Amino acid sequence: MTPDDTTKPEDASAPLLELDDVAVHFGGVRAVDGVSLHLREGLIYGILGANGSGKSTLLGAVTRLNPLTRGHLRFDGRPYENVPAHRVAHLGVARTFQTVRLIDDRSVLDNVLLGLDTADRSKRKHARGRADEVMERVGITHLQRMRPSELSYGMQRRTEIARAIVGTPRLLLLDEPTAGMNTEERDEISDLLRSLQQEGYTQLLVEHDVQMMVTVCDYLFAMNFGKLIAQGLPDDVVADQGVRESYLGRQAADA
Ligand SMILES: Nc1ncnc2c1ncn2[C@@H]1O[C@H](COP(=O)(O)OP(=O)(O)OP(=O)(O)O)[C@@H](O)[C@H]1O
Repeated sequence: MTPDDTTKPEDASAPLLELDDVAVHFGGVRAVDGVSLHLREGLIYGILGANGSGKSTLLGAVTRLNPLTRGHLRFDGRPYENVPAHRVAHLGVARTFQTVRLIDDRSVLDNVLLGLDTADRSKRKHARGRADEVMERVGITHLQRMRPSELSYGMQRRTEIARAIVGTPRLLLLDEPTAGMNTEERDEISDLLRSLQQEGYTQLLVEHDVQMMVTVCDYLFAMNFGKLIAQGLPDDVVADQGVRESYLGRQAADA
């Protein structure tokens, strides 16, 4: 499939997220350069691409951390390219980062509660109960009094996911959620993401583990030099000639 024949979702429901000709340039670096895509509610989407192809910058554009050079963003049909980054959580968008970003002089529980700092008062009122719920959900309840540095890397990543979902976002952006994990931990995170999908979380993942992306995602995008070069069903995207040449071939060559 090419971007042209799949930019519209197949059904008539409005996309949860729409990017229209989004570009983020850093001086002369065209990190993201004219990306248009639609995400439908309830699916898991993935972005594949070589190092430096613009994947994290695109997530930064969606969360408004990276100012747009041009283009438009819509969430649930409403434009939000002028909404400041600190208000994006209120729209229902949450994110984890490529490197673990937990506060080490606070407990795991406190780190999870930080995910509700910018939430509406109604959500904050039930903060402790909700934090208990999500810690149970991601399997870190028994670690809640510990400091992040006392946790394994896999458990730190789970803590980040708990912090991201504690505010019940509608869209969860995950930047390399299994980076640095062993196979067992990767499989566990894959299972966790799929079970979060059953609970209604729409997800957009950036990940270098192609096998995991094919297994977990319903739909893949591939980027190269800031542009979308393919999108479609995971098996089709990894079989795409351009994707193989720009990314998968390079991965094999680097192996
Ligand atoms: N704040 C910044 N200032 C200048 N250039 C940047 C900035 N952030 C990213 N870039 C550049 O933009 C390009 C895209 O980077 P980005 O991190 O989005 O790629 P990526 O696909 O996420 O890579 P990786 O897989 O290594 O994480 C790279 O050339 C990078 O050096």
